[in-house]
Amino acid sequence: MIFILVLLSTLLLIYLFHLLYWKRRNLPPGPTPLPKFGNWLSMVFPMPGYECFRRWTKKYGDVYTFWLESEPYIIIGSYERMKETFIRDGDTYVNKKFNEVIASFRDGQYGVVDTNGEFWSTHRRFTLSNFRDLGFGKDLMQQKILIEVQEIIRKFDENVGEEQNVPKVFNKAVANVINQLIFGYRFDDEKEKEFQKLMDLLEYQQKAFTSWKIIVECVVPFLSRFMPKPTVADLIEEYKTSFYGFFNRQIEEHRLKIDFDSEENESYAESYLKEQRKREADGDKETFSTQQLSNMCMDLWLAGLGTTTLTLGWSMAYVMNTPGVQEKMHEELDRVIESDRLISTSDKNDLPYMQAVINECQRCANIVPINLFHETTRDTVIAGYPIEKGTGVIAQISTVMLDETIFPDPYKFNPDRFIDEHGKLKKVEELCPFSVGKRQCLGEGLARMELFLMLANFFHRYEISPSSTGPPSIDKTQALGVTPREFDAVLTKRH
Ligand code: HEM
Repeated sequence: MIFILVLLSTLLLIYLFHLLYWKRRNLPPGPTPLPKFGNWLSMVFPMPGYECFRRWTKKYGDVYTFWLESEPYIIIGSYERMKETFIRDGDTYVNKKFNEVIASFRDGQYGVVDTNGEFWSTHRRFTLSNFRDLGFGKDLMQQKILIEVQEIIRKFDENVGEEQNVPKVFNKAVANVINQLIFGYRFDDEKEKEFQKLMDLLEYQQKAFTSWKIIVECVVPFLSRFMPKPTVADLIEEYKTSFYGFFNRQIEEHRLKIDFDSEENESYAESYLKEQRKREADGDKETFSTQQLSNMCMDLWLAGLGTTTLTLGWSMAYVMNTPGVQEKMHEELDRVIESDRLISTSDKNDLPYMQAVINECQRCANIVPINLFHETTRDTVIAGYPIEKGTGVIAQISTVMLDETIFPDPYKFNPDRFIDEHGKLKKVEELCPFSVGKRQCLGEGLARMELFLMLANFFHRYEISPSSTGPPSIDKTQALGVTPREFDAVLTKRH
């Protein structure tokens, strides 16, 4: 009996020695990891995790180790350090960490968000150059977005003076922009059913995958055997079938309609399918496969819709919760625009306060509490610590955007922090919602254009006031975190 006790105590000591000292001995210091969980529980208490990273940056400096289960991640917690690593030494930080669950969902390594090397760079380059041809950052893209702006106005005008669901209208507008780009059409009245099906799928996925049961199952997988259905595996299978089903149908419809001899392309899918045919004729059947196209569509659709609508929703919420901001925006818009005409990107430089409001909305919305997981492509040194090839590393942009040395009183929504003493827009490089380095957001140009055109035209046309239940909550410390708030508001026409 004593022998067993001594043996168990020794094993426990060896385990703790390994967990608390041995595996951490060469890494930058950081918070003590819990067995199995690592440090991620700190992100949940309180949500959405901003505070634990800010606390650790103050305690350990701008480079420290954060453990996710039993995997170490080096956190880069200041903009200066991001410049030194992700920007100046971009190639070392370009790769994404392999994720088994995602790979099993995709049936391999596909898409642009989760791939690496030549395959990733070919598809990133192809997508960006194709988006440019389709008008990205140019007048053509602006025209497409302005069609959606007019549609937003038409929808809102129907219910002026009454309580109405504001985020829902913006959501459809953003979905139309991204679907135009990928498949070349918008969801008009005829396509309403198709749009609704997609939205139901996204909503279901968001609710299902953020439930406590599923989070616990992901962290401690064996518990799924004792839990009620559906399990994580069931959910993934169901989601996979419906989502890929949508994209595959679209792709096959496109394939039948395309004029493969024409040089003109109306959508990303069309130019991809042409490139696929060209490469196949040259004997390359792998790089531009149909499965890759399906995954590219999913990446662009999901990355392009959720982020932008979330930012728009938070923008409304912050403005409604901060007295005086709307009045200042209205004063500038009336002075500069002078009529009820549509605002375009050529007005941007004359609207510094509007731009400052958008900057502050992105900073406060801070929609990525923990950034995507990268890994080092070679052995390197960060802040004097030797870091092996393949180590996880995260450019922690949410901490940078809440850095009180750059943004005093960081939780206060204050657009004036982006205005200089001459009333001009101040450039602050620490405002980095689209991240930094070689993996910086691929849709940044599109998102910036959408945010400006949609918000400037919205606030020019309307005054927004809370519904009878009050403005949407901007408290992210509760269960909802940064996830979208559903809210009604009352719009009053200004022109
Ligand atoms: C307000 C809107 C948006 C925000 C705040 C945002 C933010 C981000 C962030 C933080 C990343 C991670 C970068 C990293 O790995 O360090 C990212 C990547 C990405 N974003 Fe966005 N994004 C937005 C809109 C869009 C749009 C409209 C699109 C699509 C057209 C898009 C497509 C992507 C893609 C494909 C990636 C992965 C790029 C790669 O790994 O090479 N995003 N975005």
